[in-house]
Amino acid sequence: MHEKYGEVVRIGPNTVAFSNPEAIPTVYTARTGFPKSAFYATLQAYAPKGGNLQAIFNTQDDDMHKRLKTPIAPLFTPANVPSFEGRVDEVLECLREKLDEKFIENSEVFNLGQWLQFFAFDVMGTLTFSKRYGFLETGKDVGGMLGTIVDFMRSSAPLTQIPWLDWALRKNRIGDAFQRRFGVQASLGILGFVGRAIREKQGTMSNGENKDTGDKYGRGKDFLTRYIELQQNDPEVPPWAVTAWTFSNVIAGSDSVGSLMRTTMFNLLVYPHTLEKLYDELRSANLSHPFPKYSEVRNLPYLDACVQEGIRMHPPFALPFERVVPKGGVTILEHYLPAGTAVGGSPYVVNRHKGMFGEDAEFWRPERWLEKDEMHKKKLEQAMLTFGAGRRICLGRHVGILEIKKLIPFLILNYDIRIVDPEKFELENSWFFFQRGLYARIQKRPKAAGNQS
Ligand code: HEM
Repeated sequence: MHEKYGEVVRIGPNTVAFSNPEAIPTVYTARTGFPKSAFYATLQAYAPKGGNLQAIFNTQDDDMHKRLKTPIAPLFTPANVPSFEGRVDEVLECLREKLDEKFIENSEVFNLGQWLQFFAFDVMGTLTFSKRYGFLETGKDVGGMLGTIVDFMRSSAPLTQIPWLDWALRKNRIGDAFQRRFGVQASLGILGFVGRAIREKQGTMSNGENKDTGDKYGRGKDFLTRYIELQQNDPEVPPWAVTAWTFSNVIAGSDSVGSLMRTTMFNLLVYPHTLEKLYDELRSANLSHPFPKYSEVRNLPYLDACVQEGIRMHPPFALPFERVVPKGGVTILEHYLPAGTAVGGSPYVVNRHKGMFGEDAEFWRPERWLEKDEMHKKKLEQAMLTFGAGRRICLGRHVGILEIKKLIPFLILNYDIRIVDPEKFELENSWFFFQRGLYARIQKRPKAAGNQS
């Protein structure tokens, strides 16, 4: 639509999308006053007693956002994120065991994409609850949780465009009773899971059995322990905040990370010269074996370029991130929009803006991140919308990047991976940008030289 009608396109009765990253600072401001639209209310879970469950990600209310975000923001800073590294290693160990056990000997073709998703979910389970969900152990969607999240996103996607219909169907007692009766409200399954995990943890914490002191294994405390402690130590924080925070981890922080891992692996595999270049960089960096440390890989230039390019190419959330134009209206890209208009950019579109990213913006080319100076790289980073922008930018992005920068070097250094049929890789954008069918074969590489950890 943007190719046909220009950089600002009216895509609904009251909704406008933009394609040029120049509009980002105007729409996604650092201050309050440009709130999220009703799009986000459709992503809130509903309970007949409490009404809509506001989470940091989907609340439209600036004050509520501040109340929810301020207490936990320090957990997500770049300085604090490495405290979660030990837990990621724990899950990498499990992935290694399963890959070696199942797929090496007979060169079996397997769904690497699905295993990356299992990995991302088991990492978030471990970071949040100190427990893997068991996806890697079983090689299956245990308890149907992955399917439930897919259903949640897929059923929400059309409703994000018609918020009143969401209200009529799901956000009232009658609609809710119907959904419960027929088991079609996917968010309930996730809420149920989160509720059980919280009760379990509160139980072990109150009778002194919670072993998650965070130091015995050299690992930081899990998120849930930290959330409960924060809530207990601050009377201003409502008790339901723990559920809201935990729900955000599960919904916002698992599939999204898995999706970026898949994008990066897929493109490395279909552009083998970039894979070779990355392999060379990793080999000459003398990394710890078998799990490189975050401090060793965090600033490797080509790895970083590949991760940024993955973030650019396939944003896991891919509809315009809608905001409501405040009183007085606003002008973006020379178009005046009156107050009350919903306006947003889709990261898929904005991240491919040729003026910003180059004529070959449709293609995978990590080199674009390295060809000019640091300032230019920063400018490109700020021109992407994958994590959103401004005051509502993704809180967990440093956690996600840590996971990705741990996983990719581990896979590439330890395995020779071949994609089987790139044509089988399929995409479906239902608000969440799903991928299916990354089939591969792997072999173990001869043991890489490096530091044994
Ligand atoms: C690495 C992959 C990830 C991607 C691509 C991603 C993407 C996003 C996007 C697009 C937004 C909101 C933008 C908007 O609506 O304007 C967001 C917000 C958020 N994300 Fe992430 N996310 C990722 C990982 C995570 C992780 C690992 C966590 C938690 C552990 C997390 C927690 C959150 C939270 C709490 C918010 C709400 C922030 C706010 O409104 O202030 N995300 N994320």
